[in-house]
Amino acid sequence: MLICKALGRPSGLGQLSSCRLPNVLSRWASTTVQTSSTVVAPEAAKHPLTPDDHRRLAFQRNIGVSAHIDSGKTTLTERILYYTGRIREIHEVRGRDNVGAKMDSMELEREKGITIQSAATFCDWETVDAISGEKNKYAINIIDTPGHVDFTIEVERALRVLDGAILVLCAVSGVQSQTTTVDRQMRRYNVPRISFINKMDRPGANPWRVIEQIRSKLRMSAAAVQIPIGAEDEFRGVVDLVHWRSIYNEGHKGIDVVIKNEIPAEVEAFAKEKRAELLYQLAEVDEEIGEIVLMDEVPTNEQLAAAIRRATIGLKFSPVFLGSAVKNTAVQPLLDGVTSYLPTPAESLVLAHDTEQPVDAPQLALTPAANAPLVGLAFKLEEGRYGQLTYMRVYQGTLKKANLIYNARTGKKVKVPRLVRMHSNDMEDVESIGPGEICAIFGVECSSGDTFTDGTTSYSMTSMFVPDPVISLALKLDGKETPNFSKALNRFKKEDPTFRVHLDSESKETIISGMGELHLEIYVERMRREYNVACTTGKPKVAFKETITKRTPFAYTHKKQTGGSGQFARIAGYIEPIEDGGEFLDHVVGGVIPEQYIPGVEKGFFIAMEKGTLSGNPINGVRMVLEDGSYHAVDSSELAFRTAAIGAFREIYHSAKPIVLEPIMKVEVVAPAEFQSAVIGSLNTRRGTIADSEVHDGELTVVADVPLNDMFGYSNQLRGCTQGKGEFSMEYKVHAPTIAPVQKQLEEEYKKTLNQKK
Ligand SMILES: Nc1nc2c(ncn2[C@@H]2O[C@H](COP(=O)(O)OP(=O)(O)OP(=O)(O)O)[C@@H](O)[C@H]2O)c(=O)[nH]1
Repeated sequence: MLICKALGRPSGLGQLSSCRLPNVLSRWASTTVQTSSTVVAPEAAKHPLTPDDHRRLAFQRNIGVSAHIDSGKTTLTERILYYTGRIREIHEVRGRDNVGAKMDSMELEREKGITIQSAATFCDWETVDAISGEKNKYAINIIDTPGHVDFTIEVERALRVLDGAILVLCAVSGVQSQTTTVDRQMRRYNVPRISFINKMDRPGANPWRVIEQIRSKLRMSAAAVQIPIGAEDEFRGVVDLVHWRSIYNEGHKGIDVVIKNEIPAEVEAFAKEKRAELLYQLAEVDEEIGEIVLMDEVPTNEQLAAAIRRATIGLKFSPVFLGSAVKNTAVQPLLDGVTSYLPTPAESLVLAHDTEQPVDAPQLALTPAANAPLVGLAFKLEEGRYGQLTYMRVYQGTLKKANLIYNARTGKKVKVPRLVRMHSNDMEDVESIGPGEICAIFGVECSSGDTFTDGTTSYSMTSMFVPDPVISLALKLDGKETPNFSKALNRFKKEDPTFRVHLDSESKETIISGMGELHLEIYVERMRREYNVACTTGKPKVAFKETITKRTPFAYTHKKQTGGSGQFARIAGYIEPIEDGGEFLDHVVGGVIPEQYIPGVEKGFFIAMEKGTLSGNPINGVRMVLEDGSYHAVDSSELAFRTAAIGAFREIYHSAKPIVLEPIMKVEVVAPAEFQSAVIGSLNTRRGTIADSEVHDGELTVVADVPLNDMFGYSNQLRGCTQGKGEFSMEYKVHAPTIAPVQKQLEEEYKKTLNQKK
């Protein structure tokens, strides 16, 4: 039995009994599971999965490759493409051949040797079943995601639409700060993962320490399903602990996989020890294996493989694979691991909301039947050589070329002019795409996160988690005003929800904000290269926010008499702090303010929220409740009520005890242990709160919460105090109240800019 990635009570969706299926399928006969707060989409009963659906889905995998920066994701994916026959030659990241990795298709990515955009690619992988000897061909969609925290939305996007993932770790560095972030994201979307400890060829490679870290730092039960044969330079293959055999790579770039049934004598005892450890770990999370171990029996290889699969898909366990991507060793067994242990699209619980039902109605579990009504999610937009490209995951039904599809958000219908399978920046035209698959369509106007249907249902998929921007930059055009400027900014905004643009009403400057300096720097550079727009940027500024701390009533009259018709609006109510965002509630009774003017009050409230009068930063976490007011038969208008709301808000804002919030970053520093006091000292001088400090094998890891405002220039300071041996990474944690002196300084600076304008 298979367990769905969203755990809960089993439902009767697995309709396998009526069809004959290949061995591999019947062994994994699936039971899809729903939670108590979901119901199955009504079409599931009308369109049960057919034997064809089962066959197709069983051999389909949608996986992501995620990790801390520089762990070797792109290098690994390049090997996967080579071994699956998608590319004829391997090109290295920052390779001497200057071609760059296939998946890093953007010029900037190749130059910098980092992945910026996640790329989707499709490949086939043929396996020989270790138990039955049966050959099976799997279709795998892979998304290579960036490791840099500034591009975190790309990781979010990918995980949203994937069924499983490979978490890549470095055999020397182990669990790093970004690994923890990726782990959190995988948990948020219930994505089961297998772990791949890469760089086994590096001096100091220690997979056992890394596995310990997965258990202790990520709090995930994990055990190796392989042990290495040879270490570091001598690393030449792995022992497969599940099927008890050894696996080596031979031929050009390790293309030939040589499987031997005997285990090298020098590692046999160790292999037995590690197989016992695997069993022990599984017994903790899997009942069937638990019972076998309790009875002092030995499970069959088949039972062991099935238990690993169950526990992995049940999010209780991560099987650990070992290898070296750069040395072309043990990548193919990892691919076998993807097909063996990661879920099929039928095993993922995918939820949608019926927009015709109340917001709090139970979510619907979609069914991956090819003949059910279409539901697909546009998860990524890209401006390609041939126009706008929209990446879509089809969850239910079939997407066909030339068919009409409906955007659930806008209600607009569009024709699908061209449908392709993506292979990084190359593509293959196809006529139709079934449920569980990922494709791209051309020429469809939409925003990232939009749901598409065939118009017969009113389903909408839930949206992604979008973090707040932490840094902003003022942009000034170098040359003359050009339409390309706004064109570029609009496109970037549509592509990337973490990239924001606004015009500062006082300075008249265009301000861009995002997740970090590199994030914004990339967009400025793309603007120059792709749109021929050169800009000068101001100094990066921390994205502060303001909020209020006290419930405060308002009563405000806006009255103006200028020649002809005047303006009149009176409103009363209160504002109060809330956790996040802005909220407007209309509690007016008896029509004291006619209905048509209420939207004006709401608009005015949100305009006022754009800029606080304390420090000039956006306001967050306020609810406005409108309770009373009055109007004038001739002089009232929506505009008058909008102006009244702005006036009311600004008048009482200071009485509501506003404060400034600043982004706090989770900073992780890694350095040789001898620099412990210097590193902790450096974080203390930057108002850091140390959350964790650990020394392991002579290496110090310190985790601290530090205001972003105090992080400028930290890399130089760290270099200086660790003789260049310290490294750090940071990610956004939360916006929190800043200290009084910083708030005072911001207030004064803002007053100065206002005075200069007078
Ligand atoms: N020794 C060793 N080096 C490796 C291995 N795999 C990758 N590398 C090197 O590690 C560096 C980073 O590799 P990438 O594949 O760019 O890593 P990435 O995780 O995709 O990096 P980002 O996309 O920037 O997050 C490159 O210099 C690779 O050559 C490996 O198995 N062994």
